[in-house]
Amino acid sequence: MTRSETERTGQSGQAAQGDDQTHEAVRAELTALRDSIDNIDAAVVHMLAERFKCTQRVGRLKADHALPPADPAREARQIARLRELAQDAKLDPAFAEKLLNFIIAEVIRHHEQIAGEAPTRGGTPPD
Ligand SMILES: O=C(O)C(=O)C[C@]1(C(=O)O)C=C[C@@H](O)C=C1
Repeated sequence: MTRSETERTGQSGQAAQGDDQTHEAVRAELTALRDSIDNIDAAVVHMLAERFKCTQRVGRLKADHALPPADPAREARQIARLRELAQDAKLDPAFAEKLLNFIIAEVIRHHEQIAGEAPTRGGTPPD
């Protein structure tokens, strides 16, 4: 540390070196945590993609058999189950409910879109 640096920071060379090491350790921990966050985000995207593959098939099935896009009773059961899982996992149940509702709203939008398309072979023909 130069004399002017010592004057500017008010620290001795030893203290400044200690700070450098702290900063390095903090940076390393931040990087490690961000690596894990990136892995988790990737897993979430893959899991959501799989879920939407299933719900697209459900949407096709419902449209082909003239079933309504939404099933509020099923949703109520899913929300109750997810809230319990969230509580056990120490995740805010209100957040879990909001997230599920957000996903389901998108699924219902897809179902409605599919219902507006032509039926697949073997489905219920239009009137
Ligand atoms: O289980 C169904 O019937 C679905 O259409 C799937 C799903 C979901 O995304 O979980 C979506 C809409 C319904 O209201 C309920 C559940």
